[in-house]
Amino acid sequence: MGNLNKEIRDGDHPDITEERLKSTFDTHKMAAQIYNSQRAADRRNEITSAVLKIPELQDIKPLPFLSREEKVEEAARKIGILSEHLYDLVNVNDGAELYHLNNVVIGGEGNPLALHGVMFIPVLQAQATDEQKKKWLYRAMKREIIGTYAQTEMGHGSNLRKLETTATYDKATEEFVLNSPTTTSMKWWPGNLGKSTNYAVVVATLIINEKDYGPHSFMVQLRDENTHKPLPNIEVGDIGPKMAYNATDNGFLKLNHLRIPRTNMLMKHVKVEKDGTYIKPPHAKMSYSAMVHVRAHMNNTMAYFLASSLTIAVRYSSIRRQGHINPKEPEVKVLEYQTQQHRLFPHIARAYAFSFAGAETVRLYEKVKKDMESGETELMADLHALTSGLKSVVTYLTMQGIEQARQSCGGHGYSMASYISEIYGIAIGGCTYEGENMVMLLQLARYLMKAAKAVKEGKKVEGLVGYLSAPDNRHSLIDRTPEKSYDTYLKTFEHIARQQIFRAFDKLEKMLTSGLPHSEAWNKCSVELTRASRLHTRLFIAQAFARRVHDVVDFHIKEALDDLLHLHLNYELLDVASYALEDGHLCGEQMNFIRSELYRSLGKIRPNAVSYVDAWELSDMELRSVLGRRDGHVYENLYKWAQNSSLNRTDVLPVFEKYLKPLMMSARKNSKL
Ligand SMILES: CCCCCCCC/C=C\CCCCCCCCCCCCC/C=C/C(=O)SCCNC(=O)CCNC(=O)[C@H](O)C(C)(C)COP(=O)(O)OP(=O)(O)OC[C@H]1O[C@@H](n2cnc3c(N)ncnc32)[C@H](O)[C@@H]1OP(=O)(O)O
Ligand SMILES: Cc1cc2nc3c(=O)[nH]c(=O)nc-3n(C[C@H](O)[C@H](O)[C@H](O)COP(=O)(O)OP(=O)(O)OC[C@H]3O[C@@H](n4cnc5c(N)ncnc54)[C@H](O)[C@@H]3O)c2cc1C
Repeated sequence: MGNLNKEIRDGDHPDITEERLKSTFDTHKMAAQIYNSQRAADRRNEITSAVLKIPELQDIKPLPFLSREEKVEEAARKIGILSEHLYDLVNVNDGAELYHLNNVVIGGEGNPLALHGVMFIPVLQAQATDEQKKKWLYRAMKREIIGTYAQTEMGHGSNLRKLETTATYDKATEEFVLNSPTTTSMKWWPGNLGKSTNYAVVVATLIINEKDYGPHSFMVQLRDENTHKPLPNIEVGDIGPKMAYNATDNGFLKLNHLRIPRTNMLMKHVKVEKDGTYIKPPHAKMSYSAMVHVRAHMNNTMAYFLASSLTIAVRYSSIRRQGHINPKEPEVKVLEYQTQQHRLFPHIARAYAFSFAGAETVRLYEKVKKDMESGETELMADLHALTSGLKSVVTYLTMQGIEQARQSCGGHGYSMASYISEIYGIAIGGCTYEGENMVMLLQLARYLMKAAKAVKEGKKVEGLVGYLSAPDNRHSLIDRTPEKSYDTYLKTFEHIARQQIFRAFDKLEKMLTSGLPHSEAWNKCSVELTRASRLHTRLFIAQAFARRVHDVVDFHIKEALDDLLHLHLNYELLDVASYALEDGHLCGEQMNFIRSELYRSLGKIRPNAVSYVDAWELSDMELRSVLGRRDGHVYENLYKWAQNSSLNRTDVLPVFEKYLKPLMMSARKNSKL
């Protein structure tokens, strides 16, 4: 039958092998749950193996030792080589395969084609007419041109209605004049805009006959296709180093009365006729499709970042021995400490939960995308509400989990050898990009308030907010139901979300009734509103996790996922329990029950801890972490890793003669005086 944990190899550190031998489930079958099919899990491993056979695709040295220029060059070099091998390595129509290839070969720090793949192509697919697709999309797909999505400006990112870049229609010449009138109107942040791309979809405020029609998308050629020099009336460059993600050239762009043909406006859903007549799209926010595309996929990206950090932390915790639990026995693996388990295991459960919630979100996204092609827009509001809440909650919880993973590695976690700080830096960008988290929570809150209003008016609401109309128990029955029946847990989460949604609603109504203008009342309720959005979203995540466990057929996988779900529900409930204690839905005794279930869960997860993270099947090449090595041989490799430091090229640095020696000499002289 072979080992259930597929990572076991001869010569591995015995402490990590000991962990893997305890696995109660087949890690490759678990990978099929994480990546949504056995075929997808197989393909990931096949792609990794194929990449390992191509020497030019390996990192020239560990990425933390490269300068920013070297990182940019290295990513571009690899993209060039990948281009030659692409069709042998992946199915280019499969986004998951491309994403995996990117993670293995290049990693999360970015590459010249990142925004090209993540936003430029999707925006053309969704918003370009057939004619425009012929002109740009097919060239983009063949990588004859490289593009990005340039929306955010120095002065405005969140409030799209106030973008200062204008696209003014000139009927006489049938052109749009694109202009950045102020410093703050410069595009600022778009990925790969600085140096890599030669085209961009620029989002600008459309003006026809002096009337403002709001943000619209325009295709702009930025650079000459041969020389790559910026075209006339265009200033473009890199915005400088960031917290992380420094292989990417996030850029600025200033357009000086640049003229583009009328047909460069993306016109699948919205039109400007030759005479300047404006034809509205079927839904006002159809032009926001590229943002929704990324938000819908962010759960999986965040799950991946979180799982990467946890793989590093859990593997390391299984070989790191320090301190004693029983003084008569040898030092223990730090994974034995309950505090270490409590620090890491709930985040493992979250990574799984985000991945399952992500799969459901992508399914809904695909449906809405298909509907939109035929002008059907009914589900757009649901998708926008769901993705707004999830991107905010998932990025925030991912940030917490990665930082816990870092701290759980002690001092070595702080070294770039762990690579966790880079993963953290990349992941936390997600709290900001694609809509600042608070802003997006408030978007979801609008949807929730509408639903609450409908319920108050006696109407029945359905779908994602259906629970607002469903019967509610005054008291939770959480400690009075059979084991592995999670309905009472989910009912308690529903109760908490419902209470908070109506609390925010009542507060808002009261203020409105007192005569406060809507926007002021909204602002004064916004903390309560964001709380409602978070609780609603956390309920959705818990439900998605429970739905997945319910659907699993394989007994051992179901058992293992059930253990994680149990931990998840108890941990998350404790985290938000104050809401249920306030109105007596939960009592002190039930809190003790939840706590003891949580501690019991930690013990149950412990033997499988390494297998839960191994099941993500993240290769050493993609983890880029000395601490997270599959074989567990950390210490000798930490020493080897440090040899890459350029400071170690000589025994004595020039700074010694220049500064340190004079400093010490003069100190010595003075002390003799
Ligand atoms: C050689 C080949 C090699 C191949 C291999 C390599 C290939 C590489 C490929 C892939 C690699 C992948 C690597 C991935 C690595 C991942 C790591 C890093 C990735 C980094 C990527 C970062 C990219 C970031 C991009 C951006 O940030 S783009 C800019 C995003 N900006 C925003 O999100 C702005 C936020 N603001 C808004 O969205 C809006 O302003 C708003 C807040 C929604 C308000 O909009 P406004 O128009 O003002 O709305 P209102 O008029 O107030 O109306 C509100 C109303 O509208 C409804 N609404 C709003 N939006 C929508 C919507 N989208 N859909 C439906 N409805 C919407 C809203 O509900 C309200 O409705 P009601 O009035 O009914 O309540
Ligand atoms: C790594 C990275 C990559 C990016 N890539 C791209 C890209 O490729 N293309 C692109 O166009 N852009 C990109 N961006 C820009 C990004 O989309 C914006 O920075 C983001 O949408 C936030 O907007 P802002 O910077 O204007 O924040 P601000 O809105 O200025 O946020 C500042 C504070 O104000 C608060 N705030 C703002 N409005 C409200 C409100 N209505 N109610 C309550 N609070 C509010 C926020 O919550 C926040 O606390 C990227 C950003 C990053 C960090």
